[in-house]
Amino acid sequence: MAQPASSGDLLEAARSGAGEQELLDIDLPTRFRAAFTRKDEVGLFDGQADKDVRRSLHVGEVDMPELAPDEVVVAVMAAAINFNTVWSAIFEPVPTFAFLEKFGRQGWHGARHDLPYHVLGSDASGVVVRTGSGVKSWKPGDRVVISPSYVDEEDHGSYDDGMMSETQLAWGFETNFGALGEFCIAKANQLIRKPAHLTWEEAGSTTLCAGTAYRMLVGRHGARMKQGDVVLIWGATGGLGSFATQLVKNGGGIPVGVVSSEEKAALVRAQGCEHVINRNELDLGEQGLRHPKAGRMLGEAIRRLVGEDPGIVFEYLGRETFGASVYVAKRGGTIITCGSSTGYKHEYDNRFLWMRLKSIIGSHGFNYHEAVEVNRLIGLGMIHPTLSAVFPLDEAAEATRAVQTNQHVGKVAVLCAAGGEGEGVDDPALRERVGEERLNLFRR
Ligand SMILES: C/C=C/C(=O)SCCNC(=O)CCNC(=O)[C@H](O)C(C)(C)COP(=O)(O)OP(=O)(O)OC[C@H]1O[C@@H](n2cnc3c(N)ncnc32)[C@H](O)[C@@H]1OP(=O)(O)O
Ligand SMILES: NC(=O)C1=CN([C@@H]2O[C@H](COP(=O)(O)OP(=O)(O)OC[C@H]3O[C@@H](n4cnc5c(N)ncnc54)[C@H](OP(=O)(O)O)[C@@H]3O)[C@@H](O)[C@H]2O)C=CC1
Repeated sequence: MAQPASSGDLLEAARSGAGEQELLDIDLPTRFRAAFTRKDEVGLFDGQADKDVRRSLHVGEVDMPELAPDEVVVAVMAAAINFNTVWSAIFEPVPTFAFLEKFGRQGWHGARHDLPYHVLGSDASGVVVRTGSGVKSWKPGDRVVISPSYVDEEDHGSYDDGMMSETQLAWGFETNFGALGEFCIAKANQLIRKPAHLTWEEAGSTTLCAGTAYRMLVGRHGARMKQGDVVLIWGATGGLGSFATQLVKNGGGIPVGVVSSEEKAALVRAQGCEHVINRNELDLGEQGLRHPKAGRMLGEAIRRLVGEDPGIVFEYLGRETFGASVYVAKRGGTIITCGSSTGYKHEYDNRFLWMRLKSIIGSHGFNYHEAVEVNRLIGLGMIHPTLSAVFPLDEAAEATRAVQTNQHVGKVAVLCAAGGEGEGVDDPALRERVGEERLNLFRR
C-alpha cells in the first residue's frame, strides 16, 4: 500500500497564513487525524450505568474523502465539544450511524458519509485549503468559522427557512467529516468569515450554541423576545445558557439564570445577569425538580427576585425541568425548547398551559441567516465567546467527558491544527476594545 501523504506541510502553511497559490501547491493529504466513533462499537454501553465517552471516542487516522463541487476542505484550527458529540459517543438516543446510512440513501453526495466510523464535531474555525469546482465566494486561505446547519438548497422546503427542509442535517452529527479533526469537509454555504478579534479556539466554540440561542430568543421563528421581557434561563453558565444570558441582556430583556452552584452564580452575575437562582437551594429534597411543588417553589423564588413571572422560559433539559418550566411561565408566555438532556418523555400539567394561554415552541439549530446574524454580533464585540477550557485533539475524549459529566462551564474547545492557544487574532485593536477580561470571563 502507498505511504499516506503527510498532513503536516499543508497544516503548517494554513497556520502561518499562506496565500491561495501556496496552499494549492501543497498536496492534500490522503489521510488525517480525527476523533471518531466506530460502528462496530454501537452496543458498547448496553446495560451500563456510566456510559463513559472516553471508551467510545477514538483519535486516529481517517481517509480524506472525495470533495463534491459545492464543498470545501478546511484545515481545522480549533473545534468545540457540543452536547451532540456526547449523544453521538453514547450512541443515544439513536446511534448516529443510522443518520449516516439514511444520508447514504440520498445518492453519491450522501453515500460518501456512510462509513464504519463517524468523525464528529459541529463547531470549527479554520482555514479553507481546497474548494470544489462550484464554489464561487470562497478561496484557499480564507479564515472562517463553520455553521453546523447543513441545508440542501435544491430542496424547496428550505426556501423560506433552511431549517424547514426535510433534508436538513446537523453537520458532524448527522453527517460525517465533522469538526474534530485536522481537516473537515463542509458545504461552502456553511462558511462565515471568522470574527477578526477572536483566537481560533474562541471563534471555533461559538456558532452552534450562540446560533441556537439566537433562533430561540431573537429570530422570527422563536420566542421573539422584546425589551423588558423576563426570561428564565436554565443552566445559565452552560453552552446554550451562557449565550442566552448575553442575548437577553443585549436585547434589553431581564434574564433570570438558574445554576447549580455559588461559583456558577457568580459567573452569571459577572455577565451582568442580576437575578440568579441556585437550584440546589430550592429545598426540593430527593425528587429535585420533579417534586410536585417544584414549579410553585421556583415561581415563588422568581417572584421574590424579579416581581413578575417569566414571559419566556429557555428550555432544553426536558424531563426534569419541563413541568416547572410550563408552570412558571407567565399567562400568555412561551416555553421554547430545543432539547431534552434529562429525558425526552416529559410530563407536565396541561391545565397550566391551556388555562393560562401559554405556548410551547419547538426549536432546532438555526438557518444560515441566523448563523450569519449571530456571528455579526460576535464580530461587533456585542456577544462574546464563553470559552472555559482547551484540550489538544488527542484528548478530545477527555474534553467530551468533561461536558458529559457537567464539569465544565460555557464552552470547551479542542485545538486541532492550531500551534497553541491564543493564535489567529486578526484585529488586535478590536480585541483590546472588547477587553481580555470580558473574553476570558469563563476561563478557569
Ligand atoms: C444543531 C445541532 C443540534 C443538535 O445536535 S440536537 C441534539 C441531538 N439530537 C437528538 O438527540 C435527536 C436525535 N434524533 C432522533 O431521535 C430521531 O432522528 C427522531 C426522533 C428526531 C426522528 O426519528 P425517525 O425514526 O426519523 O422518526 P419518524 O419521523 O417516525 O420516521 C420513521 C418513518 O416514519 C415516517 N413518518 C414520519 N412522520 C409520519 C407521519 N406523520 N405519518 C406517517 N409516517 C410518518 C417517516 O417518513 C419514516 O419513514 P421511512 O422510514 O420510510 O423513511
Ligand atoms: N436542537 C438544537 O439545535 C440544540 C440542542 N442542544 C441540546 O441542548 C442541551 C444543552 O446543550 P448545552 O447547553 O450545550 O449543554 P451544557 O452541558 O453546556 O449545559 C447544560 C446545562 O444544563 C444544566 N443542567 C444539567 N443537568 C441539569 C438538571 N438535572 N437540572 C437542571 N439543569 C441541569 C447545567 O447547569 P447547572 O448544573 O448549573 O444547573 C448545564 O450548565 C443538550 O441536550 C443538547 O443536545 C444544544 C444545542 C443545539
